[in-house]
Amino acid sequence: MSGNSSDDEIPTLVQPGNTAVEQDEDVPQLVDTTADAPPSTKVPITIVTGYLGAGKTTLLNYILTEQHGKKIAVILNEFGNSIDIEKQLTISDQDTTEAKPAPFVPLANGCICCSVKDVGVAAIENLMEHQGNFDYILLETTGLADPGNIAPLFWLDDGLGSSIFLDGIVTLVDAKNLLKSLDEGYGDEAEKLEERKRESEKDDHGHDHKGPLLTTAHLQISHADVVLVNKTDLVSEDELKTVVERVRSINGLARIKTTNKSQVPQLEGVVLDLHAYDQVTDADLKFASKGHSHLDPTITTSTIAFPAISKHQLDAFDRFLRTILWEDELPDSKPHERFEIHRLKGRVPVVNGNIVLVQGVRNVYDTTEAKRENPDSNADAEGKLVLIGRGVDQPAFRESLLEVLGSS
Ligand SMILES: Nc1nc2c(ncn2[C@@H]2O[C@H](COP(=O)(O)OP(=O)(O)OP(=O)(O)O)[C@@H](O)[C@H]2O)c(=O)[nH]1
Ligand SMILES: [Zn+2]
Repeated sequence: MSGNSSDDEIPTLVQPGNTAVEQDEDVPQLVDTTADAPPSTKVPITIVTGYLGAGKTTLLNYILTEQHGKKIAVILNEFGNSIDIEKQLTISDQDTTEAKPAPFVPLANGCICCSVKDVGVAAIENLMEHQGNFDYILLETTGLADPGNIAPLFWLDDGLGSSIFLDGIVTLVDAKNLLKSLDEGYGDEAEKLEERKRESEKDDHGHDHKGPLLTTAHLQISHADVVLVNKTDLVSEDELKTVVERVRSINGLARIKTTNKSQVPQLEGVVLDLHAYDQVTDADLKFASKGHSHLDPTITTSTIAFPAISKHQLDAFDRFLRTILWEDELPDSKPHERFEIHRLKGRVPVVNGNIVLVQGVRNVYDTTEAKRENPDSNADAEGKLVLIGRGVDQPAFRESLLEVLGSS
């Protein structure tokens, strides 16, 4: 599915908990009628997120009017956050008939547009089934949506015979308001977050976990594969630079573009066809590892570099991933500050073997193996894990990983 990758990807582990099944790339593939449809028939979905008025709809309109030769289905999610879902529930108490999506609106260039209340894969597949073939799906979430909750829906079902695969998350931010949103939250979010924090502290074990504010703006940036810093016309060059640096300090993996009226001259590879969940390129990680800043007090990107691992360390490496992602702990209870991982990418060469590619969103992760171009050059082969989240910049991560690998 990755057209521009030189790596020959051999899937080994589809989901956490599954046993790894390695495919032999030399054996011609048997056609298994129960297996997934070939990747080429899967429709990519791009999630477009960003706060109210950041320019999401402007971007979708721009994409729809550009000459991309694609038949695009645009889906607007009306109720993507818990506050709205609560409202929705109280309404449906009186009206028990199932909420139906608004009909598709056909657009001049063969594209279609519709709005949904439920962003589940089944709901969207159902919609698509009734609307014929589309090459691409763009899903605009509500301004308060947390992409970390939406992404795994599409990403995981990809491996389960779904006709949709998650291509990437594009987050729009308003250059004029972003810094305020990060420091104070959207609207009255700061107040709500503080209140929630006070409540959760009550039932804690006497620890004080009062940290800097984690806003929706942080969540939308930390999960992004691309950040469009929009409304550049409303800020000075210096202000824009500050905003871009702040975004970069939060998410060292994302590609950042500045836009006016959400105009992205080159859509391919910037907004569309990112393959952000089925590739981990060396370039991605190299970029994230180029030093990092602490411009944002809440979320940072951190890179753990370590030597290539041996085949018998693979299980230990997986245990490390499981522990940090599923338990929010470091293996062997190494002392550490509390952390929370939003996004993870890794490339880990195996001595005399393949290269393990790791992708993670919150507590969901996936490892695949790709062939190494030069498996004999073990001397300078380095493993890299890039983490985005809260408290990920602790030396304890690397120490713990080396300890786990060493004891295997
Ligand atoms: N000055 C300026 N205005 C912009 C720019 N991009 C979009 N706008 C305007 O900002 C307003 C909001 O844009 P939308 O595209 O509707 O934003 P949205 O993110 O879809 O908003 P919601 O759907 O309400 O969450 C519109 O009036 C746009 O015309 C820009 O680059 N500069
Ligand atoms: Zn909109």
